[in-house]
Amino acid sequence: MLSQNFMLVKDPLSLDRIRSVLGRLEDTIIFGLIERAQFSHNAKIYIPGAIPELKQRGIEGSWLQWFLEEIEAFHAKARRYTSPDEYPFTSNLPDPIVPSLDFPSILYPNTINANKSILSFYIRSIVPRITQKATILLASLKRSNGIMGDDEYEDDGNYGSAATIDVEILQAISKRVHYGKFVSESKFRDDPAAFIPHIRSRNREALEMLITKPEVERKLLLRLRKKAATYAQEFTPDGEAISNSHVATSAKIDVDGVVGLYEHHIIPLTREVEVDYLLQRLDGLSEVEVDNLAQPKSTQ
Ligand SMILES: O=C(O)C(=O)C[C@]1(C(=O)O)C=C[C@@H](O)C=C1
Repeated sequence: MLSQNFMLVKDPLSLDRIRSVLGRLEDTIIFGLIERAQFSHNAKIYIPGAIPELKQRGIEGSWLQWFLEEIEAFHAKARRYTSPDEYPFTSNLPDPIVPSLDFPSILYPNTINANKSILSFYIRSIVPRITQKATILLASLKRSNGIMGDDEYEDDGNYGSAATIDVEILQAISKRVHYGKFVSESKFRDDPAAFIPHIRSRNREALEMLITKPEVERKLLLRLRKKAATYAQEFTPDGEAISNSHVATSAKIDVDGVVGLYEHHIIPLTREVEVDYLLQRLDGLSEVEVDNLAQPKSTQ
């Protein structure tokens, strides 16, 4: 949890600080994906009712859903979701057993939670892609042992390990995407007058243009590719990295898959959160309060 940061840092809305948190979360996400890529797809764990033992106990959701509910219930008791950068995937969570920490209120009150979209693209696009290699490996092992049956190739039975890592990756992606709220608040406070007319006219495209920084995205994707290729390397017992020419075959993770996850899912969803947040940024303020906010900085 990053909660401490909010209590200790001098300027929690500095864009550099926020971007450095996003940079650290890249590492968490890449390492999580490397862990998950060891196991097969195990599609059953994402399908409600596919694990008979769960159904017998009256649990209707998928294995992953069950993991999320149990893990989040425990974390809620330890006040995880009282932190402004933590968003649960499940609802009806228990109250914390300890009082909430005294977080400074940085964000404007809002109801944005993008976890449904995160869960959906993670299950539909990310897991099948990053587990392809493990699936092929399992297929060849099964074939060499004379065990055939196409459907079994994608299932190694490691449901607990796979779901444990899935939860960790989902939480990291969720934190990353919801950090868009801090980015948005920072950009808004820097120049409210630029945003207010478009918030008032509910102009999503104009708001998206204002928050989008193509150069930041371009550099991020380059950095991510380098990080993923580096962390994906195998090392010899002597500590020598196996040469780059072999990375494609020996890599622990599909580097293009990691870049694609950011390019097609994480960054666009972060932008969406930023815009959604801005659209709620004036809710509850009077006309006079908004007009005051909209005054160009020099005249305030
Ligand atoms: O760093 C920013 O300014 C952000 O808004 C975050 C982010 C991202 O998701 O990494 C999203 C949109 C911008 O175009 C650039 C980067």
